Order: sequence, then structure tokens, then C-alpha cells
Amino acid sequence: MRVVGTTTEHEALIVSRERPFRINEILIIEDTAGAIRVEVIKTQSLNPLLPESNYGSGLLDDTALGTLKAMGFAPEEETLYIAQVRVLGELDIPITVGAQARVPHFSEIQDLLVPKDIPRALLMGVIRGTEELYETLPDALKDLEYTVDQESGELVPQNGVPFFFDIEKMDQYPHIGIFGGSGSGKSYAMRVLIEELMAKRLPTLVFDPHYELDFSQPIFGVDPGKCLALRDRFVLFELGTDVGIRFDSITESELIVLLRSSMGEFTENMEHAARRLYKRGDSLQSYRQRIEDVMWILSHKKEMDELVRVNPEPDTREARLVELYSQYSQAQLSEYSLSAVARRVDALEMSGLFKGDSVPLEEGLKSGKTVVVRGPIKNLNIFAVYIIRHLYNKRRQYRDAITHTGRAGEEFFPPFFIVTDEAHNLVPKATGLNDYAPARPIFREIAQEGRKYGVFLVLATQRPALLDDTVNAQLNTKFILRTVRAQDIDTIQRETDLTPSETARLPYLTSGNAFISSAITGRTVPVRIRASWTSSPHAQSPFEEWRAYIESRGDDLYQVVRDLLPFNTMQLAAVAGKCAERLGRDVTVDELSEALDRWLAQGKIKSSIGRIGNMRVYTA
Ligand SMILES: Nc1ncnc2c1ncn2[C@@H]1O[C@H](COP(=O)(O)OP(=O)(O)OP(=O)(O)O)[C@@H](O)[C@H]1O
Repeated sequence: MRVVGTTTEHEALIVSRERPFRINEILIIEDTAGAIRVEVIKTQSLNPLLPESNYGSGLLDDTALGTLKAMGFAPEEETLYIAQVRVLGELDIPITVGAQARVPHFSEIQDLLVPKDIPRALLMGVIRGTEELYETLPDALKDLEYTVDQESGELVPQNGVPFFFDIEKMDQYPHIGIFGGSGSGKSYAMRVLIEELMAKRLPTLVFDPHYELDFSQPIFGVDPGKCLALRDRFVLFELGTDVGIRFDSITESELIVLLRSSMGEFTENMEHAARRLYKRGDSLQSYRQRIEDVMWILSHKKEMDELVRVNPEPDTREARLVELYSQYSQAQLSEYSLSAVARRVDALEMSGLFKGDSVPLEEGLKSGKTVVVRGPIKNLNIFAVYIIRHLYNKRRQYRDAITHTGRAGEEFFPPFFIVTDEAHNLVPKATGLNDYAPARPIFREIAQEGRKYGVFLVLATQRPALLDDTVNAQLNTKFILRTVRAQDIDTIQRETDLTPSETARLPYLTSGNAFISSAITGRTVPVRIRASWTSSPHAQSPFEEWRAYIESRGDDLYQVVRDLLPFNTMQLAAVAGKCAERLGRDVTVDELSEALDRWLAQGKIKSSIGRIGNMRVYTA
């Protein structure tokens, strides 16, 4: 491997006759002043079958071609591999033309590839293109995890340098984006990241609209102990059953956040009405009743004037209405705004959000667990807006008290991660008027200020182009998987330091391969995400699911059928009827016949041809 062509203190071309180059691989140039570490950013191969006029069409210009030939390379006779490389670090003088280049020993580039404090880092996968470094890896870094072989689909030990994400640096570079189109491995990468957060006992709040983030089933082939170790590290909560919002403990501004999230536009008049009628400690019923009463008062002014005149007995409904009349008749409230608020309160109640409270969730986070909240996406989004603000404020108050007074004046609340898929739904790009995104303000606030308090975002989306720009710009680490849409590729290009050749590869990445572009590593690293320790409940292929269904359809009939044997084909309808009666479900003759054929093949029952009408008789 030799340096050819014109060089600068930043870039050079390297030619090799022995091996092709891989994008992002790190090489050493033995320059006169010492070893220079460089990264491959573009590659090309020259084949003697190509007409010479084509040599210069890629990386080689005429000067480079000239030096290459002068050094004894013969592109017209041999296959040559060319790499454009970028210097990692700073040089004062250009790289020497003709210098030798080589594959490094791991120890020479260790600081570029793995963080200092490995035990604290998250092991996300293996750095692609580092297979040649495997032999020089210390044993402690060999075969740490499995990877799923892309061709065979089999689990194989990781062959290369493991990729550790240096989570400790998140206090400077706090947020993560996981971007990738459908089927690119985004949910899988999110699962691996959450497993690692769990293994490190870092408090994590996960929103799971797809009901897929369960960590109780081991993945086939990986040590089940890895999954077992996570058993006590996560809790699953169903929104509206296990967790919810206690109405009587919300603050006025939390009420407004909830009302704003529940339905389309929330006007200033509605907000004014909602605030005026709310009293701290209100129950859902008392608040709702007050709205109802004030609406009645506003539409019955005459009756109210009469009631005021007669001065009703204290503690009666009439007296209460008079009291409300004196408080609210001049409060600039419109019936329209009040009924809009009432509709929102009813919608929130109907969604079940006010069943349960958030105490178990907070306790889970305080004990360092991963708390997974599941529910229909709309309710989950409303809850997310409320709970994120609520927990962020707790954490902020706790930290601010320490910062301002030097001691903990508030109840302890831990630093925590917020993980959500479909983030573009929750935090969409601002589009101007009628822009309904109640979660945007709190996400922007955390994106910009969360670092100070140790509140970190992990936002996954298929559509980075639709994610709010302010939030997107604050995601200092981006896991970028296969992306096909031009609009999303444009956004990725703008928001990361991916080179044009890396960007050009995005549509062709296979599932589970990512570019990790991070302010923490300061460069883009191609990573094969490791095999997860746990499996998604949705991991079964639809074909497998269908085969399993067909192969076991009617198995529950066996107990009943066994009691009814022997019977013949003429009696199938009656047997199906009996089965339906005993099992309490519909049973068709088709289903029964299929099950009988299967049990015959499995030897569970027998059959013979009877004497009457050559009918098949089934026997035990
Ligand atoms: N790192 C990986 N190793 C092995 N298999 C993977 C990996 N990443 C993804 N896969 C496989 O690829 C398939 C798609 O992955 P996944 O469900 O994560 O896609 P996705 O990007 O979340 O898609 P969608 O947004 O449509 O849900 C899955 O069957 C998964 O098992």
C-alpha cells in the first residue's frame, strides 16, 4: 500500500494491489515524520479490462495516475485498489507521496475505536470492516457478543472490534436519534440500546405504542442468562390500568397541558375559561360540575337574577349557584369556551387516563428500572406530554435546589432517559398555523436544557424529515439505518457528518447495519448492531404464524373427539356439533375433518373402511 498523487495535510490517495479498501476503515501511513492515522472515505478499483481513458474518471487524476505508474504499478496489467483517505487529527505538512501504508495493530488506534471506561459503556455491536484487527484485539474484547450473520441468518460471534457507546459523555452530548425506514432494524437497535441501559441500571422511561418492548423472552441461541438477568430490571405498565394521572394532584398548568393535548386547537379563551374554573385539589367530578353549573348560569341570567333576589337557604344547590354567579358572571367566560373545555375533560376521562396514578412509574425510575408504558398511541401521546413535564420538573427542582442552596431541599428524583418510537408523531416539525403538537414545547426544552439536569432523549423515527428541527438539531448522536426516501436522506445529510459516499449507501444498508454519527466519537462509525438478548413478541414471521395456526387448528377438539369415538364420516356434523357445545365455540365439519386427518397421520387415532356404504370409521 503506497501513497500516490497529490497530497495535502488533510487528504491523500492510497493504492494497493493486495486488497480492496473498506469505507471508514482506519489505516496507518508510515510517513517520514511518524505514523499518521487516516480513515478511508472513498474507494475505487481499477481493472485492466477497463479502457485506460476510464482510469481518471474516479479518484485518480492524471497526476495520481502518473505517480502510480512511476512507482511501478501497472493499471493496464493488474487490478489495483484505490482509497481516498482523510487524516484523523492535525498535520502541519502534507503527507509524503510514496509513503508506505498498512493495516494498524489494534493498540495503535484503540483510542479512536473504544472509550476509556469500557465497563461503563454500552456495547451496541461490532465496528464493520475491523475483521483484520480481530487477531490483535486483547482477549477481553474478543467475542463479547453475537451478531446475526446477514447471509445465513445464524448467530455468529462478533468478529471485529466491538462498538461501545460512551454513555458517560452524554452529560456533554445528551441526546440520541435512531433513524431508519421500515424494516431497517430501528426497533431492534432500540431494543439493544434499552437492554444495555437496563444492564447498567439506568432509569429509563419507554413509551411503547406497538406493545413490542417486552424483555422477558430470551432470543434463541444467546445465553438465556442474559435475558434472565434483566427480569427484575423492567416493569410493564398498561396506561389507564396500572398507571394514569391522579386528577386531584395535578397543577393548573398540567391541567392546561392535558386539555391542550386532548383534541385539536385549544384557544386562549378556552385556556382562560379552564384556568378560571379550576381550583387546586379539585376532583374530576367537582371540576366538571363547576363547568356545568357555570354554563347553566350563563345561559339562565334571568333565573339567576331572580335567585339572587330571593337569597336562597345556605348549603342548597340554589345557594351554590348564587355563589358561582357572583364569582363568574363578570369573568369574561363564554358558553362556547366552557363547553369546549367540558368536551375535552370528558374525552380525557373516556380515554381512561385518570384511572390509576403515576406513583408506581416514579418508584420504578427511582429504583433504576426501565419503565415501559403501553397503550393506544393517542392516549400514550397525551400521557407522555403530561408525565414527561411532570418528571422533568421533579428532576429540575431537585437539581436546582442543590445548585442554589448546596443541599437537597426537594425529594430525590433521578436522572433518566426517555425513549420513544414514532417520535415524529409526538414532536412533529412546525408547519405554521393550526399546528397541533402539544408535546413540542417540553421536548424542545429537554432537548436544549436536559443536559443540565441529566434528562436524556432517545427518539426513534422512520421519518427524520418530519421531526421538529430544533429537537433534531440537538440529537448529538444519530444511529442511521437504511433510509430510502430522498427527503429523509436530505435531512440526514444536513444533520450529520456523513460523507457523500456514506449517504449514497443509506438506501442499500441491510437490516441491522447502521452508521453511528456522534459528537462523542467525533466521526461516523459503521456498526453492525449486536444480536439482542431478548426477543420481540412480534418477531415471528407472518408465514410461520400462519403455518403454526394451520398445524394446530382444532387441537382443542381432541379431548371431546376421543370420548365420542368410534364414529363414521356420516356422523361428522353431529360430532362437530357436540364439540361446539362442549367447547363453547363454533366448530365446522371442515375443521374437524382436517384435525382428524392430522391425528391419523400422527397415529393419535385409527381409521378403517366400514362395511356399510364403504364409509370411513374413526376409532381410538
Ligand atoms: N441487528 C440486527 N440483527 C439481526 N436481525 C436484525 C437486526 N436488526 C433488524 N433485524 C431484523 O430485521 C427485521 C426488521 O427489524 P425491525 O423490526 O427492527 O425494523 P424497523 O426498522 O423497526 O421497522 P418498522 O419501523 O417497520 O417497525 C426484524 O425481523 C429483525 O429481526
